[in-house]
Amino acid sequence: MPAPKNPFKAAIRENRFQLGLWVALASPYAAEVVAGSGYDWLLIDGEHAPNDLPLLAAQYRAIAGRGSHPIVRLPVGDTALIKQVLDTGVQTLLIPMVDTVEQARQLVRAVRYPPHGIRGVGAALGRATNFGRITDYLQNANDEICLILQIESRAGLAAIDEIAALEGVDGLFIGPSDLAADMGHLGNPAHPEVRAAIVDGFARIEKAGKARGILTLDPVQAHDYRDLGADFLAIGTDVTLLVSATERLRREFLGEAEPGRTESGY
Ligand SMILES: O=C(O)C(=O)C[C@H](O)[C@@H](O)CO
Repeated sequence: MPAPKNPFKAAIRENRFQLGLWVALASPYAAEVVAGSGYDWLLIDGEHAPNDLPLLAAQYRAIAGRGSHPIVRLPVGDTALIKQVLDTGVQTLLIPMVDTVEQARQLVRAVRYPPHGIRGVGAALGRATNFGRITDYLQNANDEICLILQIESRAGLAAIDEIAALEGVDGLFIGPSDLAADMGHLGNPAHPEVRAAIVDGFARIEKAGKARGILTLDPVQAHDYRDLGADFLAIGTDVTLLVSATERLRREFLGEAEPGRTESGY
């Protein structure tokens, strides 16, 4: 049996919308709780949550096979880290802060075995091959890897056509928070200039025939992004849901008014 089919990669290739949620509690137990909530994909955040490789792998195992496709975001697009995480069985990666086509080209090489890339061969040891029991994993591993790159700066937007055109890049995710910061609107991803940049970015990604991804914590913005053509859209995070639900429960029991919380620009 070769490398398992990647359902998320198939779905975005077939233009089937995928609804997702951010998982940042850095807990395999919490990840397993969320895995039953019916999302098409769950993003295990190795960039902004206190996750190391073993913890990322444990959350991946907690989610895999329970209906949601686990996607891992690494803290950085590091070739060695990519090698390690793919050996754990992860098949879909989100890589942050991609600003140039050279960076993107190197990331494509990092997720592929030779001759098409430089991924080190440790298949005999890794969970990806069921510890060597899947003897023909190498034959189709490249085909089932889904590589999503984050465009979240003015430099990334300037290079988006070249990056999106690269064979081996399956989708581009626009990071509104970091893009807003780079555009001079720190904490305000809803700024009209940021939205205009997202609209333009989505159009260029679509023109290249690749999938468009984004995240928002704002329900109105979520529908706006979907209307703008988001192919894979995250509409919340486990952390912010836990904060809001626990605070709301206490207020409601005590009959306290909803505070006038200014929307976080995250
Ligand atoms: O820039 C962004 O927005 C993202 O990449 C998503 C954030 O990193 C995520 O942590 C939510 O704030």
